[in-house]
Amino acid sequence: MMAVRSCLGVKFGVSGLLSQLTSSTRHHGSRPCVSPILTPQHRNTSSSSTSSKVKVDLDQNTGVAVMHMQSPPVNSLSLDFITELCISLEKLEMDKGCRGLIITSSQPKVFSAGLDILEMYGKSPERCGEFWKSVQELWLKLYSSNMVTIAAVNGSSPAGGCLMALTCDYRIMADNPAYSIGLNETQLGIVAPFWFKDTLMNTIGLRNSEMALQLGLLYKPQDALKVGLVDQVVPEDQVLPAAVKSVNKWLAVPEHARQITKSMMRKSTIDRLTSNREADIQNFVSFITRESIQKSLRGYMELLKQKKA
Ligand SMILES: CCCCC/C=C\C/C=C\C=C\CC(=O)SCCNC(=O)CCNC(=O)[C@H](O)C(C)(C)COP(=O)(O)OP(=O)(O)OC[C@H]1O[C@@H](n2cnc3c(N)ncnc32)[C@H](O)[C@@H]1OP(=O)(O)O
Repeated sequence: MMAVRSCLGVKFGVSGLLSQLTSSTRHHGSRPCVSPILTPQHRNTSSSSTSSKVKVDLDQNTGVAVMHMQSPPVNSLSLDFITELCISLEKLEMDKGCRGLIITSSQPKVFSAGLDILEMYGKSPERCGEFWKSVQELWLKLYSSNMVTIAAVNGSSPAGGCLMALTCDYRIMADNPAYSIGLNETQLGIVAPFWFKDTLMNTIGLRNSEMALQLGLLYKPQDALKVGLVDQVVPEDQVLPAAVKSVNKWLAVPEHARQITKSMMRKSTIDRLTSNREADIQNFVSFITRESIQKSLRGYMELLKQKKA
């Protein structure tokens, strides 16, 4: 996408604005607009692509893709899964026919369990570094996406799962009190890095973030709604239809204006990570490989197992 500064440097007079507006009815940013008049060959055009952990259904009529996360049992973000997500996102971002993306889960009761704890436990520093680089990559791809992104949160979404939802433009969560969402890292004895914190703060503000992060709060859907962590709570079977409705509302806005605005709102947060990626990886590796942190992770995994027994 064109850099924000150069975009903002363009001065729109009335005629400039008008031409921007008329061109927006033809083109949405660099993507062609989908004609509202459907010709026979345009009807019911959809494509589906599936890798082992990610299924994408793209409706070429509407330009909306639904990305189903299907990494059993709980969509925990392993290096392999993250790599597949990044590849799918890259393809959609390049696809001029795709303007909106809904992310949801195919796993029952869970949107995503966050980062795969097994990727952070008992692994070499090199492997931890590779893993963290992929986490950064996923965040960057999602947070800077030109597409309208909607998280259809149809299950629990702790830590990295919550972060994924937070990168989207809009979050809709299933109204089921058995589900929760939040950045609960401190509960595992680990620390959410600055860009997790920034993403949360950009969404729910400083005071709410202070409490949410220090206490490692996991919010029930109605509480998440109150604090602004999610934007809408709907009956479980309405999550996807509500996401489709929302994405269409967002897509009705002239695309280049929306994209520039999104970029302007997120640029400083994105720049902060892009200019510190290597240091952030080193920080993560030295933090996560500490004996005390490894011990906390081991204890947490045991707790998860005990919960089942
Ligand atoms: C100052 C310097 C700072 C530098 C920065 C440093 C560090 C930052 C580091 C890390 C940041 C990490 C962010 C994260 O995302 S950590 C992951 C946090 N995730 C969780 O806490 C979620 C844990 N899981 C759950 O709460 C439940 O599983 C869940 C509610 C998601 C689902 O419950 P359900 O009852 O349906 O399923 P379970 O029986 O609990 O789980 C099934 C199965 O899956 C395993 N599992 C669950 N979550 C994870 C996970 N995140 N990773 C790996 N494996 C997971 C669980 O153990 C069960 O396994 P099994 O018993 O069937 O073998």
